[in-house]
Amino acid sequence: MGSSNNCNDMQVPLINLSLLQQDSQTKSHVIKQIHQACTSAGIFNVINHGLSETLIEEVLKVNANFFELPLVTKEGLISDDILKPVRFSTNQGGAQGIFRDFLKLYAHPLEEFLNSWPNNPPDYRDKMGRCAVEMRKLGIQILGAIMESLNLETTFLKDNIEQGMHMVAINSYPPISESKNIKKIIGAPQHTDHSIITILLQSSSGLQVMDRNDKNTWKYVPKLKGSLLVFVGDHLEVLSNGKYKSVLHRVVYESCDETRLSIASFQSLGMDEVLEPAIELVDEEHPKQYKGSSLRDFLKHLASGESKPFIETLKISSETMEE
Ligand SMILES: O=C(O)CCC(=O)C(=O)O
Ligand SMILES: [Fe+2]
Repeated sequence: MGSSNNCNDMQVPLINLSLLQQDSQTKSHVIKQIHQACTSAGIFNVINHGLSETLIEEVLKVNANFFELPLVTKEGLISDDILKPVRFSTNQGGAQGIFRDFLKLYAHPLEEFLNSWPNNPPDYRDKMGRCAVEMRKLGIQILGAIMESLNLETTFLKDNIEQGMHMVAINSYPPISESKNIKKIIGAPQHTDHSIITILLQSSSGLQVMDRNDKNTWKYVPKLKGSLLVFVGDHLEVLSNGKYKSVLHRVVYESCDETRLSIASFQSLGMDEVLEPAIELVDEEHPKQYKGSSLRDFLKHLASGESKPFIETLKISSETMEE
């Protein structure tokens, strides 16, 4: 997956997280890089992120094993209720031409949810549980750096984030052979994530983001071995009062010979906690641009089938501001 004649690769900034532990000058340089990455691309790669190669390999393997299980063993997890803490879905073409299986898991507090996660393969909970814990820890660390990059305290909303929601989505995109003659295969339709940030592990390239610095063209995000991707989500756009914009992305491919897996970790506040633009970032020159909203508001929006992107429903129009 990932090669296409009419879609170039995105230049994705690379952040070395271990430098955040060094002297203050080195640290502030990294914070500037994060600021730059969030304002321009809205996405960056991180290395030295704390997830070991072994854990990454194990978690990809156990998820590959899960998705390879016959449908009857996974069917019980299928649900249209997006508030379900464990939800499996399978799309093999159909009316919308989407090819993707996914498993969505609530992951914090882990003890509360782990028992409802799949236990086939038998080591699923152990491997995926360890991965979720590491991804959450990483998300909290990166959010501290992002707050600093917005000139907020590193601890801004830290307690709320630590007590907030953490969801993990594992996506599996089936191989589609060229002989099937399907021109454009949609794995994930274009969207922005509702989260504050999303951390993504991809087993191979296939993700595309809209490059707003190059005439809004779609670009592939190459897989950089050992690295993880960080996306600006809708709730960071709101929190930053529009300084950072959530990044539009999708998975679209022409053909491929092996299953592609991705694991996305979504960091949010509590289900009913309303997130507003930080008052520190609102002044006469930068009036409040977004209404407050909670994760539940987003989920309700999603369930309603409304085609308008969630973030658009939050924008305070300039006419309203002049009133
Ligand atoms: O599979 C991918 O690379 C992206 C998945 C994604 O965007 C999501 O789960 O929100
Ligand atoms: Fe996404």
